[in-house]
Amino acid sequence: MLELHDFKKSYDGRLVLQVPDLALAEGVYWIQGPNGAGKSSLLRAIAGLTPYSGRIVAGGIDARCNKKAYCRIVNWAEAEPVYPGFLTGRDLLQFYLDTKGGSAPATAALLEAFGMNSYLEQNLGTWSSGMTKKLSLVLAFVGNPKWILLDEPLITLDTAAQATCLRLVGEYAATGCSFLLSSHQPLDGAAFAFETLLVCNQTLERQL
Ligand SMILES: Nc1ncnc2c1ncn2[C@@H]1O[C@H](COP(=O)(O)OP(=O)(O)OP(=O)(O)O)[C@@H](O)[C@H]1O
Repeated sequence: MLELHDFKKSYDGRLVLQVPDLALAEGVYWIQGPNGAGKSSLLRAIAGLTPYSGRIVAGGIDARCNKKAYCRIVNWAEAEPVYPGFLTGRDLLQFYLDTKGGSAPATAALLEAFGMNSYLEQNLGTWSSGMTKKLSLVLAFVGNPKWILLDEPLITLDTAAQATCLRLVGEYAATGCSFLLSSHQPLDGAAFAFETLLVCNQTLERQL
């Protein structure tokens, strides 16, 4: 379960999004809304990366009270990832494995799925935007997450990688992992059931 209680996200006193009360059961959720509606801000808040008011609880763990445990079960990939160019992909992956845990075979399968082994040892400063995006997705799947937040997961990916991403979401969802996806692109080819959440008038609504 992912719960938001009296959630508000503001910048410089300007309210962007509020969610009075929301409880999301295990599943896949597609957050939709126009540019600037607050989707990324919401995901960043749930990921614990930006301040907010109210309470967020995932898997019974309060995001503020037990941040370390919370961050072990909530993973996140941003829309346009930027990483230190002097690190290799392997360096960053190892850091995530050290902090998030996770099995070597599962990680190897993710790298294989996105076809990343040939350039993992290169400095990230030399990677294309699509290569970097694939790494951000691999990092979001690393460990033992209960919730994976993917902000615009399909942008900059080639069609094969888009299909891989959607396949992985379906496979992980089938094992009990839940997802919040924000995407302006249709989830064409998705072989998993999902519920739509709509950001409208500065609130998040279930679309019935
Ligand atoms: N760091 C920030 N400082 C001030 N305002 C911000 C900041 N980040 C986002 N905003 C504002 O918050 C609002 C929501 O932005 P956000 O990026 O969350 O929208 P979004 O729904 O993800 O948009 P898009 O679909 O274009 O990616 C926008 O008005 C934006 O200008």
